[in-house]
Amino acid sequence: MNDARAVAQAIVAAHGLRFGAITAAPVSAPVFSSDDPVYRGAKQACSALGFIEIDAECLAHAWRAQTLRLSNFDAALWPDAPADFGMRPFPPAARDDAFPPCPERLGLYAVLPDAQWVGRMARAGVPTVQLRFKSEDAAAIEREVRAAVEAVRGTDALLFINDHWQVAIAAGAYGIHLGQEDLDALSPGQLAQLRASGARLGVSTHGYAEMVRADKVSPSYIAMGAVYPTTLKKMATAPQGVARLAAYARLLRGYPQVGIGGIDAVRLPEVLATGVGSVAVVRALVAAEDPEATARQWMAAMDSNAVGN
Ligand SMILES: Cc1ncc(COP(=O)(O)OP(=O)(O)O)c(N)n1
Ligand SMILES: Cc1nc(C(=O)O)sc1CCOP(=O)(O)O
Ligand SMILES: [Mg+2]
Repeated sequence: MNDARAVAQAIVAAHGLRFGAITAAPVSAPVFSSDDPVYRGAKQACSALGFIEIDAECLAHAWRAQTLRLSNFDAALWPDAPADFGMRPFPPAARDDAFPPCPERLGLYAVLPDAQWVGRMARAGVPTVQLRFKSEDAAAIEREVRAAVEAVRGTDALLFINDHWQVAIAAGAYGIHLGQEDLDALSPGQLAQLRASGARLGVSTHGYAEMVRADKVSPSYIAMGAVYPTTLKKMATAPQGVARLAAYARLLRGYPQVGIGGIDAVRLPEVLATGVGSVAVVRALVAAEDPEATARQWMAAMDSNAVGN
């Protein structure tokens, strides 16, 4: 295929309905890093389909790699082979530098503001809990992390600590959750320290470029958000929606996957239909009238809605 315009039109025709946001002209004209017609056409198409610049660039290279690998441009085949995105061979857990594994399906994942909430949801039977304690006070952080580790003792809950990885390691938490900025802030020595600790690592992503970045550290799971709008925090990227989430889940099969952001009971089935093995929520539990009963309902719904059941 030598005509970038024809490539762009074919991709938009094949995937426009699914990804929705078709803009006749993207907000800003794409910048091209190669003259290859499949790359250029794909970048144009992905920009028109609403992907942000870094994700359109990433996808355009993947379209080109797929076309070279198959010796054929097929507009129907949305790229989903890790190698086409420059990722190392899957499954990631088999790599020498992989973080320790965690369950493929982390199930209902409660992201909670303090140790008391962590204990409450762990005792309600929630399989995966996270302490997301936002504070600059080192003593308060240490107290809360240690209290959260104590709070899950005697339950089956797997406890991840958000952000405060050094305290989490010292306190013996099951795992740590880091965002992209948190990862960027780690020196190579600190990343090695994190790896050597034996703690599991979960990483946040918000699109293709961040997934490729997350894969470089071979984490234990990858979280993908925000699926829907959330009022919990200000997001730098627009909500992804379930069509993209499903495409991300196909690319990242081989990783335990978590969907997060604006998920409520009505949206839960369509999120699970994407194939993600876990759904992380804050407000759906913390703002519920009866959080324990809500957790039970969600766990039952997840058991009956899981893909593969
Ligand atoms: C399961 C899960 N997914 C995503 C996040 C967000 O982490 P991050 O991007 O580091 O943002 P903050 O939570 O630190 O504001 C998360 N905590 N958990
Ligand atoms: C903490 C967090 N991280 C997100 C991401 O996309 O990385 S979305 C999010 C908030 C999730 O809260 P709620 O379930 O109340 O919308
Ligand atoms: Mg963080």
